[in-house]
Amino acid sequence: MSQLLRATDIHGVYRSGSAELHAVDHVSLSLDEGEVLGLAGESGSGKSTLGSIISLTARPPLYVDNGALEVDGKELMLDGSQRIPRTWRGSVVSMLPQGAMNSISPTMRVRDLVVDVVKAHDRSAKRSEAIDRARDRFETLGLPVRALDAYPHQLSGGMKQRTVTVISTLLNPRILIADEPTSALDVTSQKALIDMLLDMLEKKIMSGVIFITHDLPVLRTVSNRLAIMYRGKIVETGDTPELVDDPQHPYTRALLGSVLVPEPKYRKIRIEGMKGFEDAPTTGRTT
Ligand SMILES: Nc1ncnc2c1ncn2[C@@H]1O[C@H](COP(=O)(O)OP(=O)(O)OP(=O)(O)O)[C@@H](O)[C@H]1O
Repeated sequence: MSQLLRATDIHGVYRSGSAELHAVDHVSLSLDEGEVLGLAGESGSGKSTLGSIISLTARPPLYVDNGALEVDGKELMLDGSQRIPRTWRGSVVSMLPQGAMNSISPTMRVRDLVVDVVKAHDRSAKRSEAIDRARDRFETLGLPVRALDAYPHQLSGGMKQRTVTVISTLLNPRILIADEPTSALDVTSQKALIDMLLDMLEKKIMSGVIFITHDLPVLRTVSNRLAIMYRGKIVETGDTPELVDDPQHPYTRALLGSVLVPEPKYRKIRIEGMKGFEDAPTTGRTT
């Protein structure tokens, strides 16, 4: 696999008056073409801050003191010495922020949000073109096109999250950074979102994903590689199965050890398949 992203020596500090918090402390990471990199660590370890720096959405009080990104061989310094080209945000790197599905305006239909997102990157884009692009994308991914006419409250939580994910990738970014995209979802919706992300990667809607979560079982399913963050630093990276089976850093061991597993007597219990409607015995009850 060829390298898609190289982030080097990123240092991000929250500053307020004389107080400073070094939330991302000289971190480097890479992402290969077609890869899902899981970024894990406990709450407050700096995952979202790193995600916002790499997606070029860092705002005061967060300041990037140092760091560089290289995407497709093009380098961008993040320390303020270089202006961020308009084309990078959203079309090279796109961020799906934590809680995005709850921050959509309740009075906007999904299609109006689509138009806003496309126009924010291309003011000359026509409304009809933006909606057509979204309609094509929904069809390609097997999502119901009627969701475009809905208001956010008319969509289920899972559908809302899939919708914001599709909207945040309408510009075909090279890299998607998804911050806790599955945290507020039930397991069925989590699976649907993960399947959709993998389908999007296969269809090359984006070329790589950084998947941020503290949910290790989810990362085990979705990521090829893991990077473990602790107090602003990446303490260990590795291929997901190897890292999960044989963690080297004490913090990784502690993090993996903190995942709740069922007690031995429940571990082997499997729910038996339910009979289909046709073969189910009739109860004689009518509903
Ligand atoms: N706007 C802010 N101002 C000051 N400090 C902040 C701000 N946002 C985050 N921090 C601090 O930066 C550190 C890293 O936070 P960050 O949100 O990046 O961690 P995280 O690993 O993503 O955690 P979570 O999973 O809870 O979102 C924490 O100590 C947090 O309190």
